[in-house]
Amino acid sequence: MSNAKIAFIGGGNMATSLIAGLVADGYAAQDIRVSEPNPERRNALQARYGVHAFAESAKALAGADTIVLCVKPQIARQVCTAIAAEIPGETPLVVSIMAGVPEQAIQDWLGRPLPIVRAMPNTPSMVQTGAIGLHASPEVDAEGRNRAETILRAAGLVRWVADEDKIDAVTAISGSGPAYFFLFMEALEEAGIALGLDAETARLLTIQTALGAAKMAMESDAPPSRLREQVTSPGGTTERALGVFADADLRALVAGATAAARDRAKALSKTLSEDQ
Ligand SMILES: NC(=O)C1=CN([C@@H]2O[C@H](COP(=O)(O)OP(=O)(O)OC[C@H]3O[C@@H](n4cnc5c(N)ncnc54)[C@H](OP(=O)(O)O)[C@@H]3O)[C@@H](O)[C@H]2O)C=CC1
Ligand SMILES: O=C(O)[C@@H]1CCC=N1
Repeated sequence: MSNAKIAFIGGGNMATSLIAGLVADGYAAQDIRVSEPNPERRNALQARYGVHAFAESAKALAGADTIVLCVKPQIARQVCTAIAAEIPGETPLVVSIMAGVPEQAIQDWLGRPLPIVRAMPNTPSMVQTGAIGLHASPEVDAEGRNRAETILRAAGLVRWVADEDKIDAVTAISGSGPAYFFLFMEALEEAGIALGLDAETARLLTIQTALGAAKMAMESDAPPSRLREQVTSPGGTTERALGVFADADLRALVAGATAAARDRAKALSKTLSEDQ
């Protein structure tokens, strides 16, 4: 595996997920450094994964050829301007997982047009089953794309988008997407209890059904519509339930909800790049 020296700026939930995946994939822990102000998180990262964690960003950045920005978007400008002078080499690759922070803003704050890969992961990255959208700024070469892919693939499935604004669509579908499925699971579980199942049975049947449906959709050549039809006997129970969803125009609801998420992502990007 590549021996790129990676510096993570921010060692919170998402960074920990990426580091866990990289180390599990055999990436050398000594090639991973983390800058993280919280001493408990630093100790946990060192003890659990064998990576080096520092309070000072300069120590994490020393010798790094790949920098992964994993702090909250609200402090993106402050952190980028603070580390700008500490970034080593001429053109290290910068990977940003910060939601809604445009590539141009990161380049401006870092003070030079560094190659930037913008990533939109989701929380299942914490169990290495993430869905991650990536976009590369024009400065990123093929080797940089490979390097970014190696890091993000450790957290799950990776898809590139050609235009940066499509990251807002990725945010609406897979970034926020786990919350949609969790909401549906909550509703199904509650419905199971209302129909007389005990809470634990309703919970386990719901989760296993979600997992089974996702596994079938992933492993089958048939589209979800065909898999849905296989469950739906003419005149049977599923048909009745799907009829209720159709009457409520579930598809229009999903289209409206995801458009609202996409619009919010766009607005947040504007705010984050202009107002800080
Ligand atoms: N959660 C999600 O679904 C998704 C999140 N993201 C993005 O991932 C990024 C990280 O999110 P997440 O891991 O959940 O957040 P966390 O709050 O868990 O992690 C951020 C970490 O950065 C630390 N930190 C604060 N200031 C600095 C600094 N100056 N230098 C280095 N580290 C610092 C924080 O420490 P302290 O807490 O002490 O301040 C914290 O440990 C965000 O930008 C978010 O937009 C992207 C896609 C999906
Ligand atoms: O809700 C949010 O704004 C972030 C972006 C994607 C997931 N969580």
